[in-house]
Amino acid sequence: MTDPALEVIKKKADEAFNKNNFVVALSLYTFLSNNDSDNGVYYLNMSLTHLRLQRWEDASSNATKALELCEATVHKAKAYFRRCQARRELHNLSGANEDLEAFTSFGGDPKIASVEAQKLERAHDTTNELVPDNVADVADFLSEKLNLGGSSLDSVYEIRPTKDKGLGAFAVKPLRRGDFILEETPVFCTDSESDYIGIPSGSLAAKFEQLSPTDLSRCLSLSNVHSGIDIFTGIYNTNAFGQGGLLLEASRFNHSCSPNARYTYHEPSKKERIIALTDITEGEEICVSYLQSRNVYGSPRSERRQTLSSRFQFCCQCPACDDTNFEQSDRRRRDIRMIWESLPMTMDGRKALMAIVRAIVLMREDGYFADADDFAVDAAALCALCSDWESCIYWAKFAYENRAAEFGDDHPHAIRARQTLENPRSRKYHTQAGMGPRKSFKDIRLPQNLC
Ligand SMILES: C[S@@+](CC[C@H](N)C(=O)[O-])C[C@H]1O[C@@H](n2cnc3c(N)ncnc32)[C@H](O)[C@@H]1O
Repeated sequence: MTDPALEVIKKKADEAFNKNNFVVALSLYTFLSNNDSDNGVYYLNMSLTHLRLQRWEDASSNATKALELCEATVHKAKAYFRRCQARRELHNLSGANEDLEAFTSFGGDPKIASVEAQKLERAHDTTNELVPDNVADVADFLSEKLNLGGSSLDSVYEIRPTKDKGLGAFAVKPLRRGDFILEETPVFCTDSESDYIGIPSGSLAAKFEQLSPTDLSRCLSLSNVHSGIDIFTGIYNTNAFGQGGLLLEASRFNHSCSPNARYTYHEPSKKERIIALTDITEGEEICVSYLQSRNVYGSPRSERRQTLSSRFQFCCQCPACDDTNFEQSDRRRRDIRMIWESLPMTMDGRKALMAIVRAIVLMREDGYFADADDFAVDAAALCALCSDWESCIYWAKFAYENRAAEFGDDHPHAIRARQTLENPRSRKYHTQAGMGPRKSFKDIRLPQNLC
């Protein structure tokens, strides 16, 4: 069965062509021919588009391919005519004349044939000067013209091929924890987080249909690891970012279970952000985690691999998944999960705080530099419960500083943490503030190097 996405793409390709946006039209026709290679009409369309772009060699070879695939007389006539024009420009005049004859014999309009015959006559009379052809490979040509996977001049990263993960993002200068790597407006958002995967293909097709031909062609250049489902769903499921929807640049960042960056959606600006979690050296690959926090710091390799392979079809080889490290990493992550799950407010405060310290130390030992703020928020609440305001402020400060670094100072998570820090006694922020027995936890602190 033909993928219904192809129909939408064909409409957008024709729209781009009719608006003289030939580079985008070519990109879309090329995508169509790669995904429906027996359909000669796409080659006819590509041949005409190459003519408009003065790419004579490609115009000629696409017309030849159309002649192989098309059966209808009218398509054959068009293919001969396009190849005739290309051959004329390439100074293959005998070939051009043969094509013109074939055009007529397949029912081509005699008036058009006569105008072309005059052009061929003139071409005989002119010098042998060759009209230069742009011989760049179509993929290179399109990628240069469409700036696919590129980044702006002042960007702190570049997109380029990795050894074994397709394209990836690499730092072009040293970065510090908290540095912004990118902010990007999605090409479209889906309505809620639950649409992340399994969105009905009809409503997804409607989102793609609303895109401009240029945005559509950029979306189609994204990775698609899902065969057997329609193209739009495949692209969406390979690349979509939760609330952030579909993004063109952020989608090029690969995954690590010990990421050196994180992505987060900033609702007020409606932009997806990628922010450095660690210092990053120039040339280092920048990776984010595709898994939700709890599933990355709280799951062993086998669970993470299962999720990653079903959704993204790869087997992670990051430092936490590496064969030599993973058992130790799994022990740490299981412990962290146990601590997280054993953290209700009713638990003995002292024990809970010591467990939180241990969880944060384990996370850092395991090369996981996100989400310590969630533990610190619980720690602050525990201290507030027991009216230890000094300790409460200590943990609230840690939570705020980490949220500001990981999400940006203006992110609602960071703003909330700052308000808590400024008003630790308010029940608006710590609902059980002062309601427990008075205790002191001043002796329970993180090691100096983690603060
Ligand atoms: C959102 S895309 C990332 C960019 C992609 N590499 C590209 O060329 O456009 C997700 C796909 O990248 C590849 N990928 C991401 N992280 C990877 C990793 N750690 N190891 C192997 N492949 C990975 C997988 O094919 C995955 O389905």
